[in-house]
Amino acid sequence: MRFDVITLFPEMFSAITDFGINRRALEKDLYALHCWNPRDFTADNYRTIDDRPYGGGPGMVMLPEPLLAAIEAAKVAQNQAGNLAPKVIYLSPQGQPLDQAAVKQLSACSGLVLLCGRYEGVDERVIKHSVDVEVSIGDYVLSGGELGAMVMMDSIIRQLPGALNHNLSAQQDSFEDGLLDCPHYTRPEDYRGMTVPDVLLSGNHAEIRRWRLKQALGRTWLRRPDLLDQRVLSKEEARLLSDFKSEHIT
Ligand SMILES: c1cc(-c2cnc[nH]2)ccn1
Repeated sequence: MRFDVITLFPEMFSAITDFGINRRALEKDLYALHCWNPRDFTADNYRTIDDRPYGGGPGMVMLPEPLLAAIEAAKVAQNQAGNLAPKVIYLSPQGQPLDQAAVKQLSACSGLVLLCGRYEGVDERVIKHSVDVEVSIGDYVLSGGELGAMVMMDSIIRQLPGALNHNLSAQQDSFEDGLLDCPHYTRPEDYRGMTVPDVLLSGNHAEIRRWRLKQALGRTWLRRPDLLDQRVLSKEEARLLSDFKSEHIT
């Protein structure tokens, strides 16, 4: 996976390249990241990248030319890396909500160009001319698209083969099977009088699997029933959820 990111603040991306799973994946060449600063694509001495909005109003809008030139440079680099049709994604509150299904689809791409806006956003002609899809990470306004891009990149990198020590853990992540995650425990067995569920100490892997699935189903029912609306339950899952509901004391 090659990420080409258009951003005024490339330094921000050390937040994912310098730590943990994403750092190890970068070192293992599971992905590459190249940042392109629109200021490097300006022609004036002040390296101007924004201007006042037509029609008036607060704030500034990012100029089309530096952005389109940066996107073109990124697409050429993608082409040279063998990705002939990289998807261009604009991170914006107007985008379609990012969910695990979209993350899995995007992780199958060989190259992505991520456009990060600042200020009031980018000139609409940039979107019309060069953006394939707008994506939102939530219904709130950020200071720019960079954090949205990093959230998207982090979730995609976890999907890349070899990124996680134990591939199974990616499948067991929350949302991987459309459910919230089950509770997790580690040592000590008794912490301030709070103990670990016996089943997790039993060594009975079949029972442990059933307990974890039941807890994931029950949590999803309690906290995010909307996710269950979209999910067909197996006979086992339906029975486990029914048991959870009958045992749940409101
Ligand atoms: C993605 C991007 C944004 C955003 C970009 N610029 C200001 N907010 C908000 C939510 N998801």
